[in-house]
Amino acid sequence: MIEAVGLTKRYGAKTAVYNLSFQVRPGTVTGFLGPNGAGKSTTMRMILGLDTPTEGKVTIGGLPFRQTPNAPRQVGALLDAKAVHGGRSARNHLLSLAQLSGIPARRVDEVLGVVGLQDVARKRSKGFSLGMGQRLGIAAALLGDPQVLLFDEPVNGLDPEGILWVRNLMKRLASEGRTVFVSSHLMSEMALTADHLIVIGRGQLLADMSVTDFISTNSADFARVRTPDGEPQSREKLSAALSGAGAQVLTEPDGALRVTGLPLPRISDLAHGSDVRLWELSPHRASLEEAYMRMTQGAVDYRSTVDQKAGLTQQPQPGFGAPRQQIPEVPQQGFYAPPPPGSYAGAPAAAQAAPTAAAPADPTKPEDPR
Ligand SMILES: Nc1ncnc2c1ncn2[C@@H]1O[C@H](COP(=O)(O)OP(=O)(O)OP(=O)(O)O)[C@@H](O)[C@H]1O
Repeated sequence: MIEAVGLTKRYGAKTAVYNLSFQVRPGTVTGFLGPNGAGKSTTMRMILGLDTPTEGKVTIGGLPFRQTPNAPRQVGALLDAKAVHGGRSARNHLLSLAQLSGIPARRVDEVLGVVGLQDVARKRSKGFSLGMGQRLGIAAALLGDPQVLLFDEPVNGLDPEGILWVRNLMKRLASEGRTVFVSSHLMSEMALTADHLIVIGRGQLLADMSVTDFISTNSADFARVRTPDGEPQSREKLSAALSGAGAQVLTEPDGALRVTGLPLPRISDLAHGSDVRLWELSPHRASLEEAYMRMTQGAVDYRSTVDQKAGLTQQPQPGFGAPRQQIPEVPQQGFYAPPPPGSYAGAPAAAQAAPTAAAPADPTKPEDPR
């Protein structure tokens, strides 16, 4: 089990993760969801001992990663599939990782088979597509046959067949009793892959619940109602009647009304009573992606100035939404200059060498120099 308690990480004045507490249990796939910049990679790096928490702690099986005996055989990770020596063949890359951790060479051929790279095993990885690189990173994570697996955005760059393969692999690994923690920014993908969800935004916990609970809490039913085009007065009249009867009414970009809170027959009766003809009256269910966007809407770092879902945005449900906790301001202590990319003196040797930690860290995100 992975357990984080009050986990906080600051980079100078930037708080990347704040007071995060959660558990990732064995035997299930736990999805780690959050928009870009939410703090997923930072959290994963702290779990793997590649970044040091500013406050709080995170353990795997009760111990911090750096104190885990024989870590490469206990914990496997895919952080950045591009962190591979491109001049080496896939097989040699895995062989060197295996040798560093005392893993027999035959295991290399086994994992190459598992990820479907056996035919290109002797080809240099710099010629690999993004998807092949992801498969190689997954192979590295599986090398030590670990009980705990972390995957940071594993479906990046994969085609639909590859996505299905990753989904089934995650499920299989969990069904074998392993702890599987997989990050993504795609709710739709996680809804199909994960049993449990941990959602963060701006480094803070937004939700920690089973996928089933997430679906039942967030998939509100609604009706789409369309009055004849070119009769805006009919639409206004109906909208007023529906609101008067207690419905929530929003106008969609195509002019249809999105009605929540009333059953379809009642909407039909109200239209009839208002003498309004209908061109459409259809039942719908809000997508999980929309529920997720609603939940994280206040916690998105980078957003287009044209909000295409603006017309559909509803108030977040109680208990969800943007982080309520106020992150304390951290005064800038002098000039903060990160070290040059690639300098990771602080990373533990075990983690750097670990076949399972396929990518020690993203060189574009230097470690806290303090
Ligand atoms: N080494 C670092 N120095 C300074 N800021 C950092 C560093 N690493 C991460 N950050 C910042 O911390 C925040 C969280 O980043 P992180 O990469 O953990 O998010 P993420 O959820 O993994 O995002 P993405 O999905 O885009 O990869 C971001 O604002 C990022 O710019």
